Amino acid sequence: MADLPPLREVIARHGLSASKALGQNFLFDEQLLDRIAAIPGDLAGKPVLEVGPGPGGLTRALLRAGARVTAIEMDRRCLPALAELGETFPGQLRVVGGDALKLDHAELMAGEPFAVLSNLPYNVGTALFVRWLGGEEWPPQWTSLTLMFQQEVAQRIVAQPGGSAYGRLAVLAQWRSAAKLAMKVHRSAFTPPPKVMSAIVHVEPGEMPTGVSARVLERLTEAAFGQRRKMLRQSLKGVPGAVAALEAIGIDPQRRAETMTVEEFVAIARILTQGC
Ligand SMILES: C[S@@+](CC[C@H](N)C(=O)[O-])C[C@H]1O[C@@H](n2cnc3c(N)ncnc32)[C@H](O)[C@@H]1O
Repeated sequence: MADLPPLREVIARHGLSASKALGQNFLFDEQLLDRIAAIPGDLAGKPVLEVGPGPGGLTRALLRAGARVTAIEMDRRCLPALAELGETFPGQLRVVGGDALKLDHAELMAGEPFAVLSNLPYNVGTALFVRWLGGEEWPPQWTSLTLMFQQEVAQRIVAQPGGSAYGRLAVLAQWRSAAKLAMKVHRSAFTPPPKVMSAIVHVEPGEMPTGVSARVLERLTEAAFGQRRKMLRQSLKGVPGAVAALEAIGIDPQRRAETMTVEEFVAIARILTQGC
């Protein structure tokens, strides 16, 4: 096993004080980082995309697990520390300096299937999550997503119908994927500690339901949850054919969006897709 300097020492030596503007909260507990890297299963020899490695805490855990890591980091101050880490694991780490929101991940991974692991600021993490789970192409090139979120967002992703946490994110994450809450992470595990608790969500792609357009389902859930307190017959008024589709499959139009199962949304989207 490679002998690595403690992360705190790496940070001090490279002058990597956490930047608030870049949403930097670092993890130093190597045992915790090894447990996070183990969530997707055996990564030995497998390609992994890590977004936002910072000084490389999770990166070193992934490298220890034998993964072949491509890491995208937009804070150029972190690049020398990451390059140093790469020297300890020859041929296993490629560092890309840049904004993950602006890069084509499939192209970066040269067409190979890859696992994604990431601990990102809330806004960037959610934007990438929506991008990875959206789109008509399925199965995706990624084989799993293992992502840190603030706990409240993680709960929205795995939420079941019937509560206020259930909404567009849950439908997006569950209609053709399996999403689970893999680990809660206490705020004190981070330096500096964020105000809220965090949790890691693990998502694996599943079967694409036949005859359903992702874009149509997206439009439907946007309308339904955009006015979530209203009855569906009201909130879906702006989606042509949606209220008729509800009635065609025996769904009471007086119900509200948060009572609808993912399967019910998919069934309506299937009818609307046929009408496109
Ligand atoms: C919360 S820190 C986590 C650092 C490290 N992974 C850890 O767990 O200790 C998030 C990292 O993502 C980087 N980052 C933020 N936005 C990014 C973006 N759009 N593209 C790439 N990296 C980004 C930040 O510079 C920072 O290093």
